[in-house]
Amino acid sequence: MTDIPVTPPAARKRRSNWQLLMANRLAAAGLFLFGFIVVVALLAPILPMPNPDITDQPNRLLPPLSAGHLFGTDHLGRDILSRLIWGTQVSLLVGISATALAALFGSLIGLVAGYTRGATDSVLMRFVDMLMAFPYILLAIAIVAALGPGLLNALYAIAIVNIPFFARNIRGVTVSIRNREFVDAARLSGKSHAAILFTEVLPNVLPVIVITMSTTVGWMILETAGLSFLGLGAQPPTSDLGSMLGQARAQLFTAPHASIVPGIMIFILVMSINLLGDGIRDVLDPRLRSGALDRPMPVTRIDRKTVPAPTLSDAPALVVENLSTGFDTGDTITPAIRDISFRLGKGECLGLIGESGSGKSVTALSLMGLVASPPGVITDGAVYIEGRDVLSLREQQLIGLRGARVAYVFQDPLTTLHPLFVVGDQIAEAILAHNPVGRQAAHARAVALMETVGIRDAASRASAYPHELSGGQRQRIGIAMALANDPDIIIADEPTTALDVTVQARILELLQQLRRERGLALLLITHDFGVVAQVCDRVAVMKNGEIVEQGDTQAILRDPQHDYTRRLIACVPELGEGHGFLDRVRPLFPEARP
Ligand SMILES: Nc1ncnc2c1ncn2[C@@H]1O[C@H](COP(=O)(O)OP(=O)(O)OP(=O)(O)O)[C@@H](O)[C@H]1O
Repeated sequence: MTDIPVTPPAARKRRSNWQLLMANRLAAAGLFLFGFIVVVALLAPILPMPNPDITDQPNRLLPPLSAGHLFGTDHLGRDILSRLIWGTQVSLLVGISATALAALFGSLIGLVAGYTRGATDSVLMRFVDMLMAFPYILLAIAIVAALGPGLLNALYAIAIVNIPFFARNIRGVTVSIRNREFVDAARLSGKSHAAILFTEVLPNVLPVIVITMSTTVGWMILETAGLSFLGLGAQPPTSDLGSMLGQARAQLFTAPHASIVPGIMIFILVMSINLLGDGIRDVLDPRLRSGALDRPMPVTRIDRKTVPAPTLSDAPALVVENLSTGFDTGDTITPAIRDISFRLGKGECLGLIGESGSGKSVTALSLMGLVASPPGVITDGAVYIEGRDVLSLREQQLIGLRGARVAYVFQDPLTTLHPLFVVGDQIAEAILAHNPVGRQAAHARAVALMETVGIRDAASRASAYPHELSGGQRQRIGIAMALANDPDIIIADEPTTALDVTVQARILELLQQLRRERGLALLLITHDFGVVAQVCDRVAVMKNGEIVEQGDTQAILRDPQHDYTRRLIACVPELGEGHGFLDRVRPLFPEARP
């Protein structure tokens, strides 16, 4: 077995937000550039530069690199470098202030509308919709025209046209948070609405506000420059980057440097802010950070040090040897399962049992390369189906085996069934994925399968949506889909956990019956030894990602070798044996108080 750098979760190095931001090269470059621009702009009063407003007609339109004028002079002979630095200061000040104003008022509107809903929500959001109905630059021009040209009015105009952007984003997040349990708990504890809004909801919304600010500030600097370019923003003698560009427009062909210099500055400034903003968004959004929003690869990344030789063709239905899967955390691969080996014969049922987090699902998903990558990686081992190592197959071959030779039944069919399609069509689709038999034939087979799994009045229930069926019926649909292409192996991952005991018993009986009738090999994942005792010929006990004991179910029930197995068995309560159960369990948990 290959060594994987094992990092226990508790000891795993958690990188700070700053380290994560610096690890993103583009964001780091953006931060460096933006920081440099801000520092230079702030130092403008003490830098040894000519006064940006002093005109010098004899030296007008000097080219760059002229004596005393690194970037040349403009049409009034003013030093472009000096005006650039002072203008950048003004642009930054106006852009950042406008962003802060838009964030403050937009977030307040979004928070109040999303939290109160009802009439207040409607009034506020219709006002926001009205603002959004105008082309934003026309609205900004109209606002400045009404208030009068000037930098402060341009700032207000830019802030107002950007309020809807914040209001809509924040309202959406607030609506999704207002009904969460911790908000209900705060309500029950007697907190006022204002207190709930600012102490419970706002902290959860804050990252979204910061992300929205960081991604819009560059845009607002551009908008301010746009208004100044049109002569509606900075008024002489004050100038910002937009007004510099506007004043140099007349000499675009005779002295292009006068426009190019502020143009490049606007580009660098906005680019650096956008790069930094994207970096901040990535750091603050944990889903982006973990890669959870990335589209997973069709097959789990396989990075095995050794590729196993094929075994004999008369091998059992499924043989798993030394299978190890981990999750790529950036610095290292954290193992989730290690050295998993078991065999499953035709018509046999193997129970895979263990507590939550012991690695049962990762094992089941690894068999067909279904662990999401990133971050999942199969680091070692082999999965043989009738002697062939499926992890050595080409991607398309492995995908072809899914559903056809090996089918899955998952724990909660409500999350795996598509809510907008009727169940008959979903089973038919599973059939058509591997058998081009035509829609009608597929539908007829779907109804037959529904009958096989014991759904009464299957023909009419085929046109029901998943939410119109009971939990037990939905699980039967899940089993019917698994049977759609006559697989040899069914992997059932806690198929009865979401069901009550009577329905659980019926589903288990159905799986047993299908196993007997069709000679299916069944890998049953559960955390309940009672289920294993009822259904499985053999059992493998998992703990902390490893199989600690496996063998014949009866033998293990009679004489469990591992202490953990004994605890799992002791956890199965027997009807009417409450006292006996407690007496059996108590010695196994000496740390627990009686
Ligand atoms: N996408 C993931 N990223 C990182 N770690 C993961 C991911 N999915 C699972 N794990 C880790 O792998 C380990 C095994 O998880 P697994 O889902 O296989 O447990 P399980 O035994 O099936 O639990 P349960 O009975 O609750 O479903 C856990 O420590 C879990 O945190």
